[in-house]
Amino acid sequence: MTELDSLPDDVRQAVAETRERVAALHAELPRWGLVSWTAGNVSERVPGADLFVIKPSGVTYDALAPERMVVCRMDGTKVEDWTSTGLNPSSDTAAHAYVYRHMPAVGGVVHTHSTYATAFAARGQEIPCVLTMVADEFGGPIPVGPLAIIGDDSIGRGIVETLEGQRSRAVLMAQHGPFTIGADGRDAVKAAVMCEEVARTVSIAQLKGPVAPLPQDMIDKLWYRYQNVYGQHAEGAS
Ligand SMILES: O=C(CO)[C@@H](O)[C@H](O)COP(=O)(O)O
Repeated sequence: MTELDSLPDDVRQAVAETRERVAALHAELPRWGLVSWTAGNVSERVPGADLFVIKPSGVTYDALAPERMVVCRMDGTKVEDWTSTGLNPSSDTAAHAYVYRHMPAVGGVVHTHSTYATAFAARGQEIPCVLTMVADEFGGPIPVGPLAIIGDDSIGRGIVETLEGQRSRAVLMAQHGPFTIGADGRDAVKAAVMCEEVARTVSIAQLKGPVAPLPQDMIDKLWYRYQNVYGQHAEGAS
């Protein structure tokens, strides 16, 4: 009997379903060109439990599977179970756990080293809101977070201090790379994809010099439309 086995049936079912989703979401990072080798990671809260599921550290993306996803408590410690025995959770687990403890509305966290967004992070330069797509997805510029070393709560604290109360779901941690948050893992992955997309476009645009930001009233209108009107809203229409 492992620790995970001792949990109620509904929690074990929720853990199994979250593992399936998180394993599938990891495939999106190489698919969209956001990571190289074993860089980056995705996590998602387990609905109805003070647990989250995260990638095992240093495992290549082609070797990731639901049963290899690591289950953690909100303090970042691993829940022992027979499927992920011997697999340590991501080296960013403390950061993900800190975000979950301090931002209750966040259901998913993603970290990548995607090239263009990481270049902005290297320079400590925010991605300015010069495109309608930046206004739609991030509601303003994508901010830079503090330089923080991996291994304790520093990165997580920097993410929360930068994003709390902000529209942006992405932060460029200085000289490290982007972290994104979302209502769930898929939402956080989308934010990572769109963060890299706008970073690339803005980088190219800025080759010819600075680009003027959109007027704030337009940013506000674009953000509202995209968050509340855009797309399909009928049940199951997505
Ligand atoms: O940024 C770093 C290392 O600096 C890490 O986030 C790696 O990018 C992925 O680490 P694991 O999730 O495989 O431990």
